[in-house]
Amino acid sequence: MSVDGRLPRIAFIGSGVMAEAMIRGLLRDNLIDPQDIIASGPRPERGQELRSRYGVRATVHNPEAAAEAEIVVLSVKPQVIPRVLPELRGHIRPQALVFSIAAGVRIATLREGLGVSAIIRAMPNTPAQIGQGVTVWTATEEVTPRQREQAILLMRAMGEEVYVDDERYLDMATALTGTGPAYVFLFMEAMVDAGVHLGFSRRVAEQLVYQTVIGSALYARQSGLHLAALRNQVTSPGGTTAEALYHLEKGGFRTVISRAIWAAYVRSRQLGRGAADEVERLER
Ligand SMILES: NC(=O)C1=CN([C@@H]2O[C@H](COP(=O)(O)OP(=O)(O)OC[C@H]3O[C@@H](n4cnc5c(N)ncnc54)[C@H](OP(=O)(O)O)[C@@H]3O)[C@@H](O)[C@H]2O)C=CC1
Ligand SMILES: O=C(O)[C@@H]1CCC=N1
Repeated sequence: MSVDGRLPRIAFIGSGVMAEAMIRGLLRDNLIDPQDIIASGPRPERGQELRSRYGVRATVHNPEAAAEAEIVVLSVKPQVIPRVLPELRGHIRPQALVFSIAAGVRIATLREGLGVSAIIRAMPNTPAQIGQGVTVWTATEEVTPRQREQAILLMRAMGEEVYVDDERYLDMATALTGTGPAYVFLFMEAMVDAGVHLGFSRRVAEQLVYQTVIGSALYARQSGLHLAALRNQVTSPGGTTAEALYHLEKGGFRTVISRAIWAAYVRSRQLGRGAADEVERLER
């Protein structure tokens, strides 16, 4: 942190959805001067968009952006990582922190490809857009206490942060929380459609479903009760809930969710292996 408790210069390598969520959070929490944020990406028009929206600096030259920063955020797609690493190698400052949010991409791959060792691998999620996300993260031994504090500030600007001491949890988090909002949105969409099927207007169905989901999540967290106990509270003998739950279970609801999350976990590991193999191939 700088002397006034704000963050040092940050470069975003890849300036898409997640980079923008972080930028918005950092500026909302007044953690950094916009001119200390450098957004890098291949399309100048995207840079211009971020420049005019947030007052940040923008470039199409990844190495230039990285060379100026104390924190280098890797926010490109995992498939792009193998191309970006050789470009950045030698341009990251020796005392800088690398903060990667790329799904699946392992710390060993980043260490090998960049030749640096102060690395945080993190998995945020899109509710970060409104500061309501959750980020699971781990750090290499070389990350200093000061860099950890800086990273925590960066992550808290997106919502909650949960530290894990083993990188294996990052692929699990990718499946559960990184990807999680998509499951919830699909579930909500299905509920809204069902509401329309029943006869509600879409607008009213959306209002009812949003508040049901928000209220249920807040109640579950605040009550501290087991989810099964909460479900039982809703389920009157011979009533409507029992009828609906019977059909959900018969349709394999839990198994489908479990299989989907397991498949996302396997995919995260595949992406990691793919990136590692590609980095090795490019180095040969
Ligand atoms: N979306 C999500 O819910 C989450 C995503 N992640 C991870 O975050 C990372 C970014 O995802 P997200 O923001 O959704 O993706 P986006 O596609 O929105 O952002 C990626 C950005 O990288 C840019 N880019 C492409 N090639 C390069 C390059 N060679 N150098 C610099 N920038 C480049 C793209 O530019 P252009 O558009 O011009 O191609 C794009 O703006 C991914 O690794 C993903 O796994 C992590 C948690 C949640
Ligand atoms: O779909 C993906 O690969 C990214 C990672 C987590 C959420 N979105």
